[in-house]
This record gives sequence, structure tokens and C-alpha cells, in this order.
Amino acid sequence: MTIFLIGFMGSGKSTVANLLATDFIDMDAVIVDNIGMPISVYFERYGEPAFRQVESDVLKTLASSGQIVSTGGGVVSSKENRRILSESTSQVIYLKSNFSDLYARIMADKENVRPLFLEHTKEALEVIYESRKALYEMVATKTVLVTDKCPEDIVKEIQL
Ligand SMILES: Nc1ncnc2c1ncn2[C@@H]1O[C@H](COP(=O)(O)OP(=O)(O)OP(=O)(O)O)[C@@H](O)[C@H]1O
Ligand SMILES: O=C(O)C1=C[C@@H](O)[C@@H](O)[C@H](O)C1
Ligand SMILES: [Mg+2]
Repeated sequence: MTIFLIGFMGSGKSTVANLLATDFIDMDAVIVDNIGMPISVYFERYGEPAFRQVESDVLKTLASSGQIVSTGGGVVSSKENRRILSESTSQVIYLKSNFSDLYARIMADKENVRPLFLEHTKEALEVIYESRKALYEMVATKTVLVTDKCPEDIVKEIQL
């Protein structure tokens, strides 16, 4: 059974996926492999709709992978991606958090500086977060509140 982890940037998808299975698949990494350039460069050259199309193609392939998959933070923003997630037989786990905790984590994470974070003000990022909140809930088969929980406890909740 494929398990997709979804949630906004910084919600802990990669951290939790790695605890669930060290051979987990990072969807952004698969996309970077396919397009042969950093996602930020692809966005700049071809625009977001073209990126979402690539993302949909990768998502479809991964739905039958039987692996743990950490998705891109914006995977729910395209209708096609939401359809693929809703119609697949995979588990879709939403790691839910409030914006201020996410922002603090993204700011503190010096190992992974997200292009979206560099390109937007805090207010603009919050607008994106607000616009996606309901969409994550809509496609999730399970929502796990991650506030004040360590990754190990989040894993336990996922496995309940
Ligand atoms: N439950 C947690 N408690 C505290 N810190 C956490 C927790 N989960 C993840 N972190 C930290 O938050 C930061 C973001 O985590 P991670 O990279 O796993 O998020 P992500 O959802 O994969 O982000 P992105 O969508 O940008 O790939 C990292 O520095 C990580 O160590
Ligand atoms: O939140 C988003 O829209 C994105 C998040 C990243 O994981 C990447 O998938 C890409 O940079 C878009
Ligand atoms: Mg990640």
C-alpha cells in the first residue's frame, strides 16, 4: 500500500517519511530527476501550471509504487493532483500544523532553504497556507496534528 504524506512546507513530511522507511520516495527529488533542473528554475522558465503537470505525471506513477512518498508542499493546489490522490487506493496522511510553527521551522532550517520561502514575504506565504488548508483536509484519509509532537510520536499515530 502506498502512503502519501502531504502538508505545507516544513510540516515534517521528509522527517516522518524517513522514520517510516529509510527508502522513502521524495517526490520533489523524482521531479528534479525528470526535469533535469532545480524546481525553482523550472518554475521560472515554464511557469507553475507546467510544473503541476509534471507533478501530476509523477504522482500517478507513484500511486502504485507501494512506497512511503513525501509529496511536494503544493501538491494539493492542482485539481488534477487532488483527483489523483482522492481516487487512488493509497493512504493520504496530512501532517497538519499552524502557520506560525511552520514559519518558525522553515526559518530555522538552514540545511534546506526553500525557494518559495526566499521568494515570498511571511504575509504572502501565509496567504498560500490559508488557501491550501482546506485542500489538504479534503484529500486526506487521515489527519495528524503535529503541533508539539516529536516525529516518533507522529509515526505512532500514523501507524494506529
Ligand atoms: N515533529 C517535529 N518537531 C520538531 N521539528 C521537526 C518536526 N518534524 C520536522 N521537524 C524539523 O522541521 C524542519 C522541516 O522538516 P521537513 O524537512 O521534514 O519538512 P517537509 O514537510 O519535508 O518540508 P518540505 O515540504 O519543504 O520538503 C526540519 O528542520 C526538521 O528537522
Ligand atoms: O509549496 C509549493 O508550492 C512547493 C513546494 C515544494 O515542495 C516544491 O514541490 C515546489 O517548490 C512547490
Ligand atoms: Mg520534504
